[in-house]
Amino acid sequence: MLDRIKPMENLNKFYIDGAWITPQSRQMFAVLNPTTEQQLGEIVLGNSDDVDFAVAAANRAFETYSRTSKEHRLELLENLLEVTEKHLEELAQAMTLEMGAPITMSREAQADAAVGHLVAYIEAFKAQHQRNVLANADTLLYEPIGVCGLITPWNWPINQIALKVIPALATGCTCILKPSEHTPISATVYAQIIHEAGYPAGVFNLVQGDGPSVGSALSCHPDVQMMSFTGSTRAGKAITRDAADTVKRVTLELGGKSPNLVFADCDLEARVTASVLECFYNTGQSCDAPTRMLVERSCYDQTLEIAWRVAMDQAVGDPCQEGDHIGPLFDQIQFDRVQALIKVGIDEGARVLCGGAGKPEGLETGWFVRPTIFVDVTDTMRVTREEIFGPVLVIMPFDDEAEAIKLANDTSYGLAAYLQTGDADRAERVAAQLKAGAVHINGGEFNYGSPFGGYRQSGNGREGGIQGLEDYQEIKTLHFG
Ligand SMILES: NC(=O)c1ccc[n+]([C@@H]2O[C@H](COP(=O)([O-])OP(=O)(O)OC[C@H]3O[C@@H](n4cnc5c(N)ncnc54)[C@H](O)[C@@H]3O)[C@@H](O)[C@H]2O)c1
Repeated sequence: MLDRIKPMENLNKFYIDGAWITPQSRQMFAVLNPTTEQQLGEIVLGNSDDVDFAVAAANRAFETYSRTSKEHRLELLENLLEVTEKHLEELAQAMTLEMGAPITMSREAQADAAVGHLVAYIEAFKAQHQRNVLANADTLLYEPIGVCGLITPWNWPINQIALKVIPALATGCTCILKPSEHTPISATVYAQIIHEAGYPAGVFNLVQGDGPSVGSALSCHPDVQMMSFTGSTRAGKAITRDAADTVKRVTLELGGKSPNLVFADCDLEARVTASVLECFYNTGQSCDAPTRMLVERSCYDQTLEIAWRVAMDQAVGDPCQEGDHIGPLFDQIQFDRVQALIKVGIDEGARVLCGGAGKPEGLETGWFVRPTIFVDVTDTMRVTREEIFGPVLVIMPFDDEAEAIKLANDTSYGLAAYLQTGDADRAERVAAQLKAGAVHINGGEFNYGSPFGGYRQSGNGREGGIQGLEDYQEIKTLHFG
């Protein structure tokens, strides 16, 4: 009989130096269920004393853990894989409760990421040479950078935790994780998984808290060598400023407003259907969602018909029920933000094809929103330029390939781009000109093990693959006499 993890028992504690401890701070924060709006529990928002305590533990552990062999760390990662697989259901249930991911997608995508990224990172770590001899006979050593501060958001909680914690542990770094204060339950489950996998005390530490307290204390800390952050561009800039005085490495995965170029020569019915569903997936709370659809004018009207049908069929409902419906937004803050931007779109003169402000009928409790499509938008409207982070799609026409590329790149972001065309030469030609860290062609999906990250204000650094490991490493050059 499997021992289930009971995260609520440790929700108001921090995992530091291998044990669940009572925090120094006494500031409490209510964790809410976005479906019922009821309180699930409380966490303590840590303070700088809690951060100092965790950093000291990570610093002590680094002395020995950083010198362990690659084989030893691979063995620990294999243990982690075995334990993670045992506890996937607890991870999935935690995310359904705390951020409203429908249970089917919570199992198949949100929790699955803990295993998918781990398997891919084990392969990347096996393939990486920690010692390389150059043609000039100098030797490069890849060494762990040190104590890492890891700050994650609420929208793909375990995906982001796995993308940061696993490369830190693989490369011999020690770390302090500060998950989003809105999704502390899945992070507590994950900490218990790491404990069960047998990691030495102090290698992984969990401090709950908000950005201005724990997040900033980590970013400023002189004994933290690197910050890895996923979240808004606003917070990414704040972390970069906080980290400047200690000149630590900062890697950022930020927001996006990803364009989706639809050419008339694609399989229009299939590609538009999939594109609309992808925009609404996770209730639109994905940084790389295809939120800006640019459509060749000759197939614009037909595209709107297909998009309308798909959006009208998009079910919204209780995330505890199995199925492919979408759930609520994660919090009242996000609900208010999405409602405000829908109103902005209407005021700016964008035409509402379907959806609009307010809640879907019958879902008055919970932060549910109506899947919404704005059409005939212009490039200067706020709904076209700003990340809405809800199930809101904007659609605009273009006349030729050059205009499509110009519109696609007319954004401060550059995380992902999407391309629908039946012409393979065009796909290569256009993809080469898009300023984005990933281009998805005709439904090509992200695969675990590939690097993920953005151009421009969508961030720097790459998570996943050997590139993801290198972010946590220093390169030392040996010059032999
Ligand atoms: N590029 C990616 O891989 C990726 C993935 C997921 C989410 N995101 C982005 O994240 C955003 C949504 O997440 P959010 O609303 O939680 O964003 P957020 O930036 O407010 O919060 C993210 C994390 O940063 C912390 N934080 C906030 N202010 C901070 C500060 N000043 N110093 C240190 N830490 C701070 C929060 O406590 C939380 O843990 C969206 O913009 C989305 O596009 C990007």
